Amino acid sequence: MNSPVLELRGLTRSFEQGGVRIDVLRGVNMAIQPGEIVALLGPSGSGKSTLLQAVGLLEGGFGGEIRIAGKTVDQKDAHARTLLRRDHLGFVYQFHHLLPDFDARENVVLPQMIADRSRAEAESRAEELLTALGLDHRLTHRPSQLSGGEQQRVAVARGLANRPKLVLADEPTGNLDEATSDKVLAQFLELVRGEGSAALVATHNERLAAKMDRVLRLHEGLLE
Ligand SMILES: Nc1ncnc2c1ncn2[C@@H]1O[C@H](COP(=O)(O)OP(=O)(O)OP(=O)(O)O)[C@@H](O)[C@H]1O
Repeated sequence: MNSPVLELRGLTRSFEQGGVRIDVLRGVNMAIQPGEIVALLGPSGSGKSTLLQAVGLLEGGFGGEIRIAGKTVDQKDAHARTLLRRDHLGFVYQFHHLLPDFDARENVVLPQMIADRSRAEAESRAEELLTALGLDHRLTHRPSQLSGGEQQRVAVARGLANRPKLVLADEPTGNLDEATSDKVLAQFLELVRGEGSAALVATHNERLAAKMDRVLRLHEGLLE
């Protein structure tokens, strides 16, 4: 049997602010299986972004255990964290964070070049993903020349470019109007399913969460 793409055991995260300690995550357990799309639902301040940041391995500072693709994350080994992130994780944020001076295709090519793909391979993959998202006529547009929904679809393509086992998405359609958000989320889910990736998608929107395979509810740093 395949191991889960993500396992959390007793995940905690606290911050110090003005001498006061805030326990944001208070012992979260979860397992996500390959190909499973899971909503992380919770009100503002419940700790969704904090959880995704911990799982995204950009920083240490958590308690408990994170296992990605069967490997336990060693907080003290920044290089090992970088490799786990590069080899297994993809990211889609609420605000697209596309590079403004590069066109849509280049924004999807760059993370693949960082992962040592050839330019030809990276360009073909970028075009495949952007076409699947209905952006084949926007390949050479820069972010400022794209609508909000188009920018977010480029961000989705970028997040999937390296065929991650697990996509971490933090309110991926949070800055779009309702109709555009529904459309982009439907395309995102279809593409992730087609690629066979798993996803953990933070949202405060019940209606969007209901479109995923499973809903986990975060309340004051604990799963209900
Ligand atoms: N670096 C930090 N230092 C201090 N407190 C922090 C830090 N990051 C997050 N917090 C606190 O942790 C709590 C949870 O924040 P988090 O952003 O994870 O919530 P969220 O569920 O993602 O909310 P939203 O839906 O509004 O993005 C908040 O009270 C926030 O102020």
